[in-house]
Amino acid sequence: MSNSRKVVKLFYDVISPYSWLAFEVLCRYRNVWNIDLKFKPALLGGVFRGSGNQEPGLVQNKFSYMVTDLKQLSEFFGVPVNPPLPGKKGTLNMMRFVTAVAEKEKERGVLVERVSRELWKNIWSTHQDITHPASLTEAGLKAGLSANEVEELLILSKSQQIKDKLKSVTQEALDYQSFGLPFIVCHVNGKAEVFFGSDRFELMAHRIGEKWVGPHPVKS
Ligand SMILES: N[C@@H](CCC(=O)N[C@@H](CS)C(=O)NCC(=O)O)C(=O)O
Repeated sequence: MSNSRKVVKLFYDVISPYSWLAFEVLCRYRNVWNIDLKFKPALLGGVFRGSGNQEPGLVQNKFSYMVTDLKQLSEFFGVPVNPPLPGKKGTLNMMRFVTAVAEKEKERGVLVERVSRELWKNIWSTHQDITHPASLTEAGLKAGLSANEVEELLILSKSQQIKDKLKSVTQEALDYQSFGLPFIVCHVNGKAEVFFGSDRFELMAHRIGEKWVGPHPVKS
């Protein structure tokens, strides 16, 4: 059974609200579609640098559109994204922490899902000071890790192994010619097909031979 499941890789950064939407949708569809969902924590800044792209918020009209767009999408997707955007704050430490969680639990992906969600909530729902180191600890605890586990993961997140891993996952997205996030890679008949954004699920479903029924699927 697991061999026939199509591998779907989600490249994301918790600074990206559109990635949060894609993440929640894929988590909902994971048990509806015949897919093997792989979380790929990456660095949006690295994707922009490596592809020569720029932050979308730099264009004033685009920024204003995104604020309205995200409010509408929040309601439509049932994900509590609460703009405005959080200003210029890097997520390097956060994404290293998420990478450490992902590396520690390897294939399971249970904790990386919970930790990522808590970080998105911190940034995009409750607007916490994400530069404060305590915000990582708090997210880890809320995700169900013990204080010792969080401490261990914070140390691991500063290791060369994790710094290199985050770089290599970001590079993997760039190798697929990513220019932004969320970026989804599906393997269809042995060939990788890529989709940018949380608004490409209809097309993606069509390509992988599954049915898109909107952002709130109910398992029959
Ligand atoms: N239309 C896409 C937009 C996704 C998006 O704007 N992602 C941002 C990061 S939050 C990005 O990487 N933008 C790069 C670009 O638009 O070139 C969606 O609805 O998900």
